[in-house]
Amino acid sequence: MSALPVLSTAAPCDAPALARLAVECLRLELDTYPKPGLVSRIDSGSHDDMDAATFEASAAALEPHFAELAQAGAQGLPMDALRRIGLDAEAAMRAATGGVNTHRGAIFGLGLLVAAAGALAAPGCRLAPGALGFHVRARHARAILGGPVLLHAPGAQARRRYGVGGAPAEASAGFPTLYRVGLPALHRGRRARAGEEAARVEACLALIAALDDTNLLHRGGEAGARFARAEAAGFVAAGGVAQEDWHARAEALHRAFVACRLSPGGAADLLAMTVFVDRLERAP
Ligand SMILES: CC(C)(COP(=O)(O)OP(=O)(O)OC[C@H]1O[C@@H](n2cnc3c(N)ncnc32)[C@H](O[C@H]2O[C@H](COP(=O)(O)OP(=O)(O)OP(=O)(O)O)[C@@H](O)[C@H]2O)[C@@H]1O)[C@@H](O)C(=O)NCCC(=O)NCCS
Ligand SMILES: Nc1ncnc2[nH]cnc12
Repeated sequence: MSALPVLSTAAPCDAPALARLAVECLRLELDTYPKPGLVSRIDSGSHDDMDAATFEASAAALEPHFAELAQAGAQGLPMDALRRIGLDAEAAMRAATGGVNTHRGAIFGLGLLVAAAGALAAPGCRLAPGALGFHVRARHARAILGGPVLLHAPGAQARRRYGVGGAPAEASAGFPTLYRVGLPALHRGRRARAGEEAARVEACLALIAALDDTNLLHRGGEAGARFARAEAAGFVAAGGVAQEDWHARAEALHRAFVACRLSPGGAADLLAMTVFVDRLERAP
């Protein structure tokens, strides 16, 4: 008699379940506090045009579009088809928020990961470490980099002005910042035994320190982005959430970012994506 395979913790694999997981990850990002300059359930950070309710409305509106992306991934559809679904999702986001850009970066990056999960996930099994990012790079890198550029979008302008790759570069390379920085920081944060929210704070700060975030560049220029990255790196280097007073230190950083109107929206998106990948892949 042949041995049955040992199944690890059940991971979702059908399109509706993957979409629910994606939305749960957006909500967990919103739940996380303190995240410097970013919107949470506690306050609106550096933003006066959106709050937690705006993000809730946006996340809920995205669920059917994530399901469509998972289905498209399962059918092996190309980037053109994913882009059309992504643009519909952006329209749904704007309708739900009265025109505010809450999740455009997450629709793009998390959307690509949801499509990859639709293609790869199998009942009851976690994926191999790195599988989702590898799939996005292998299947879509060329189309992502060759895709249309929205000339007047603040992110696109920041990418041109400061010569950084932004969201398309991160996705086409298979999410290196997520895998090399976000996931290890989430696992390190868990080892500090301060709870799951603290682990997400550790991941968020590590991502801010590492990412060329076009939102920081757009709002704060090179000096603002440099300040944000150095402050976040200082928090991590000092021990992150393993420090006894980590919460007070992270709150002080939050206030400093708000005073300069800095908002690392790209790192916030990557935090949600990190949690998504952590749920679906085995730890390395
Ligand atoms: C491919 C696009 C998504 C590229 O868009 P864009 O040309 O704008 O380029 P980027 O800035 O590089 O990326 C867009 C958003 O991605 C987030 N982001 C920023 N840096 C990075 C990074 N290094 N890596 C990954 N992701 C990154 C970020 O999104 C978050 O911030 C937004 C909120 O910011 P906020 O400051 O409040 O608001 P703004 O409206 O920008 O202005 P102000 O209020 O300050 O005045 C929010 O979206 C967060 O999610 C970047 O903004 C796109 O062009 C595209 O093609 N989309 C089509 C859909 C598609 O192809 N989908 C594929 C399948 S799903
Ligand atoms: N919580 C948040 N605050 C501000 N911008 C964001 N973009 C994605 N999540 C965000």
